[in-house]
Amino acid sequence: MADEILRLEHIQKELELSRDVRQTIIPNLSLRITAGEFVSITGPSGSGKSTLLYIMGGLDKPSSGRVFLDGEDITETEEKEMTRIRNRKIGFIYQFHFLLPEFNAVENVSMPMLIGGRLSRKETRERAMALLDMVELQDKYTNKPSQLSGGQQQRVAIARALANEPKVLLGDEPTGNLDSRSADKVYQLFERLNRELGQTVIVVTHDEEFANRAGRRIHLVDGKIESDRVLRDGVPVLSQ
Ligand SMILES: Nc1ncnc2c1ncn2[C@@H]1O[C@H](COP(=O)(O)OP(=O)(O)OP(=O)(O)O)[C@@H](O)[C@H]1O
Repeated sequence: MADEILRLEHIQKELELSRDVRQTIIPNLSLRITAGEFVSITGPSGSGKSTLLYIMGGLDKPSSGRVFLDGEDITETEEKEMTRIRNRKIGFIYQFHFLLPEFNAVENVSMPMLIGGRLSRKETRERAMALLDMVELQDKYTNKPSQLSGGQQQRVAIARALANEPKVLLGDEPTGNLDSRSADKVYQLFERLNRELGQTVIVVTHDEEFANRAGRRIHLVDGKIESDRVLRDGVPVLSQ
């Protein structure tokens, strides 16, 4: 399918807790995400949301099953190559921003572009500034993370995640550490990126309101999809 961006086929994830104790976190999960979707993933604590997101982003491997990203089977891709694919195709945003404290906003946003090595230093800097403009931090170019509020730090992290024009933006509780006003600004930013730029967004969240603002909500219980619904204005319009 031309516009399919992510496909998980019969994913199983087991953890070996000790030599003879194994825990199945995800028993058998299949899922398809189309380019341009805005998906929220919800579920009780420990239901496997982060594990699923990490498998989608190639940060974790399933015990069995297959993962396709942008048409490419990444199930057995070795870590060095996976790092390269991630840098190019995945933007990851965590609950804690993981900005580099000694670098300012422009330098932090520049980092994935410098690693990618496809733009000149001047182009990199210009693109970093444009991305900071887009997240409304045009007056904070030279601020270091400690000179930014929590919400501003997270917006720098989003600008950084967008640096290499990723196919998918993945967020693991990206507003979990923010007050409600800053969280709302971050939600609005995700919505705008999705609506105006067609950015595919997949976000794990505990926030009911945010979860229902997505176009599709997947609810996990014990590593299984309990419901997978298309939403319009927070209301399910059809079951998948
Ligand atoms: N490295 C690990 N070692 C042991 N158990 C783990 C490890 N990583 C995850 N788990 C277990 O796997 C299960 C799923 O964890 P996961 O973090 O994916 O859930 P979650 O739904 O994201 O939870 P939360 O909402 O609390 O972040 C949990 O029972 C967790 O305790």
